[in-house]
Amino acid sequence: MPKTFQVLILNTISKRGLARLPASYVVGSDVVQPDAILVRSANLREMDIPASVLAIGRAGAGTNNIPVKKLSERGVPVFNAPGANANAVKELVIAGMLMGARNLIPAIRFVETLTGSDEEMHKATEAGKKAFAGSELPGRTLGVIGLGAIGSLVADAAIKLGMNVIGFDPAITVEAAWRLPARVKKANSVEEVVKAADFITLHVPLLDATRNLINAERIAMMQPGTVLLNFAREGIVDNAAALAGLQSGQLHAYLNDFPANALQRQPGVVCLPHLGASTGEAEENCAVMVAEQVTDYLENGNILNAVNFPNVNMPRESAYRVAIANANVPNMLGQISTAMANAGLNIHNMVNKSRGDMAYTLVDVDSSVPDSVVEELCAISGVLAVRYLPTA
Ligand SMILES: NC(=O)C1=CN([C@@H]2O[C@H](COP(=O)(O)OP(=O)(O)OC[C@H]3O[C@@H](n4cnc5c(N)ncnc54)[C@H](O)[C@@H]3O)[C@@H](O)[C@H]2O)C=CC1
Ligand SMILES: O=C(O)CCC(=O)C(=O)O
Repeated sequence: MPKTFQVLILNTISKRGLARLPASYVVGSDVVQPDAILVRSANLREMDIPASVLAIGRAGAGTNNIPVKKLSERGVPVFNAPGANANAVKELVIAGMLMGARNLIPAIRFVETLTGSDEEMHKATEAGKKAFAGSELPGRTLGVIGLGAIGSLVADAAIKLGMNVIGFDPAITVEAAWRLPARVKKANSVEEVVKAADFITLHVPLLDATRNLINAERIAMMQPGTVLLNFAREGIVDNAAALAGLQSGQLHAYLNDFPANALQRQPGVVCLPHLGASTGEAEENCAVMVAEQVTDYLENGNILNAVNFPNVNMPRESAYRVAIANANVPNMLGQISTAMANAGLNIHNMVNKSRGDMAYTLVDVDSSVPDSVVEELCAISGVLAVRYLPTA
């Protein structure tokens, strides 16, 4: 009989992604005892996450809306969709650079004020347009802070538009480094980037270390007339400092995805309604990716793209599988295999991986696992969660 898991859906998750969940699952926004939650930007930090929850799927990149540390303590993986919306954000950043360089938003606002006959409007257009004359991108320098999935695509697109690019990322992954064009100049600090660039774009997660990454001190180091783009997260730019920078002329424009009271109707500010990932393609990519990852976890215990667990995949060769999340401390494997051996269980296959403080073990055995063994495993000090996943 196919298994039934219950999946709580928060936010609008693409139908194509939801269709990847097996038909036997109960899926909806009113599920009360969910085995998994699929979410986009809803704030799970303010929610009592039910004890029934085994996995969270974030249909997107950032997980700052999810209490990852607390969930790790419960042995619950938080999956995301790395790179699945990167192209959508990249395109919006390019649009943002063009909006900033060509003064498109103030120009549109100006046109909206025009009244009178067509002839009067034409006259006012020709008289007024000089206020919105802009500059072109080739030969200008783009500074990219954070060269992950999005930052590396933005850097590549900017090079193709004829720009110079300088980037900073102290923890760039090997895959992202491979994606970077050789022409991207590697900076050794945020300061080196902000001093060199005409346009600065941010593609880092919101962390304690990145809060107010762009502050008054760094804005003062910028070239006068810099265009600042924040399509990463609210909080990475100090809004008050950005407004002061616009007033002093250090900043020419501040384009971002995060409306706030202080930014409303401020000259030089363009706020979009968190649109970075809002394309049909990105929504579908993200939803498909997390739905597949969460399903494989619920059914087989395999882990791909959890932000708090190692990737672990073991093809199923036995019908009897136990999945154990545990603290990454000595002698866990010894205790796990002893509990199984004492119950006469023969281990067919086993994989154990760790990431930081978290370790995860999949054990396939040759015969059915009694409840007493699962209870014994749960009682081992340092074990956070145990799941028995038989297919028979
Ligand atoms: N506006 C929107 O709708 C969207 C916003 N985002 C935001 O963009 C962020 C980045 O997304 P991805 O590129 O997909 O993530 P990613 O994980 O692929 O890349 C982030 C990069 O930032 C780097 N980084 C971390 N701290 C840094 C620091 N202090 N200085 C410089 N680099 C640092 C990391 O090493 C990593 O390479 C997400 O965390 C999310 O907050 C992502 C998607 C859509
Ligand atoms: O789901 C969304 O629209 C938000 C996307 C986002 O901010 C992210 O993926 O980090």
